[in-house]
Amino acid sequence: MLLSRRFSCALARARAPSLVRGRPLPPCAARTTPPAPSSPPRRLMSSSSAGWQHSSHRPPPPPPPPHPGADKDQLFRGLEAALGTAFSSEPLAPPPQPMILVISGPSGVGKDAVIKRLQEEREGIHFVVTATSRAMRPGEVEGKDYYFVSKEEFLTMIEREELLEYALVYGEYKGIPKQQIRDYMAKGCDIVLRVDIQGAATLRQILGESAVFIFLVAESEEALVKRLIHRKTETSDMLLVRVATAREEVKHMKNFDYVVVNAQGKLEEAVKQVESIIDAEKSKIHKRHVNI
Ligand SMILES: Nc1nc2c(ncn2[C@@H]2O[C@H](COP(=O)(O)OP(=O)(O)O)[C@@H](O)[C@H]2O)c(=O)[nH]1
Ligand SMILES: Nc1ncnc2c1ncn2[C@@H]1O[C@H](COP(=O)(O)OP(=O)(O)O)[C@@H](O)[C@H]1O
Repeated sequence: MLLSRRFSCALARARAPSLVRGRPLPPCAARTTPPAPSSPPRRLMSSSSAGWQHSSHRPPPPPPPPHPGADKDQLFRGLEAALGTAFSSEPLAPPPQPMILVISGPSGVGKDAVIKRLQEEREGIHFVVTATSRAMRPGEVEGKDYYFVSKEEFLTMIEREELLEYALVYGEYKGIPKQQIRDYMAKGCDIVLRVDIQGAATLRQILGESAVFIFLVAESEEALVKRLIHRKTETSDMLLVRVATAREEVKHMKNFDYVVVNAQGKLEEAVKQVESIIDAEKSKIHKRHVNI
C-alpha cells in the first residue's frame, strides 16, 4: 500500500517534470523504514533445492494502472521515483569468460573434423596447435595441424616446462604449449584442446573442473573402424593398435563432462551439440575459473 501510494505520488511528480528535476526525493520516497511484513516472506525459490536462499523482502505490489494521460516515459520515470533509484542500463548477467574445452575420443572418431567445422561456425575459438615429434602426413600443414619438431626439440620443451601436458602417443611425443593458451585467453578466445584419452586424464588432474571435457564417440564400434579404414592413413598393424586402443578408451567416458556422438554423415549434428555445450557453459552462473 505504502509503495503504491508512493508510486502514485511519484507518477504525479513525473507528469510535471519541471517541478521534480534536480531536487532530492522527498523522505517518503527514501527507503528508510521498510514496511513490516504482515505475513511470512514469500518464497521465491524451491525449498527443496539445497543452498537456495529465501527472499527476506516482500516483492513490491504491482504498480497501479497508469493514468490515462500518462505516456510510457512518464510511467518509467514514475517507477524510478517510486523505487527511489534510477534504473541501471548495466548488463544484468555477468560477462562470459573465456573457457577451455578439451575434446577427446578414440583415434578416427572425427575430433579434427568436428573442431575444424566448429572454428568455421563460431568466432572466438582458438584451437591450440600442439607440438609433435611425429612425421608430417600428406596434406598436413606446419603450425595448423601441429608444430612438427624433432625428438630433441621436444625434449628441450619438456625441460623448459613449456608444455601444459605431454604424452607419448603411438610412439610419438605430443604436447600442449602453455604460452599459446595464455596468449589467446588474454585475447578473450575460447580454447579448444584436442588430446588422446591419457592426455585428457592428465589435463583433468591439472585443470580439474576449470575446463569442460567432451568425449567424442562414433555411433558404434563398427562405424568407427570403417571410418578409420576409409581415412587410409594407417598401415594394417597401426589400424589394429588404434582399434584395440579405442575399445579400451570408451571405458573412460565416465571421467568426462559430456559425450557427443559423431554419427556417420552427421558431422553437422555433432558440431551443433558441441556448440550447445559451449552455450550452456557460458550461461552458467557459477563459472569455471581457469588459471594456467
Ligand atoms: N596427450 C596428448 N595427445 C595429443 C596431443 N596432440 C594430439 N594428441 C592426440 O594424439 C592422438 C594421435 O594423433 P595423430 O597422430 O594426429 O593421429 P590421429 O588421432 O589418428 O589423427 C590423437 O588422439 C590426438 O588427439 C597432445 O598435445 N597431448
Ligand atoms: N560424421 C562423420 N561422418 C563421416 N565421416 C567422418 C565424420 N566425422 C569425421 N569423418 C571422417 O573420418 C575420418 C577421421 O576423422 P578425424 O577428424 O581425422 O578423426 P580424429 O581427429 O578423431 O582422429 C576423416 O576422414 C574424417 O573426414
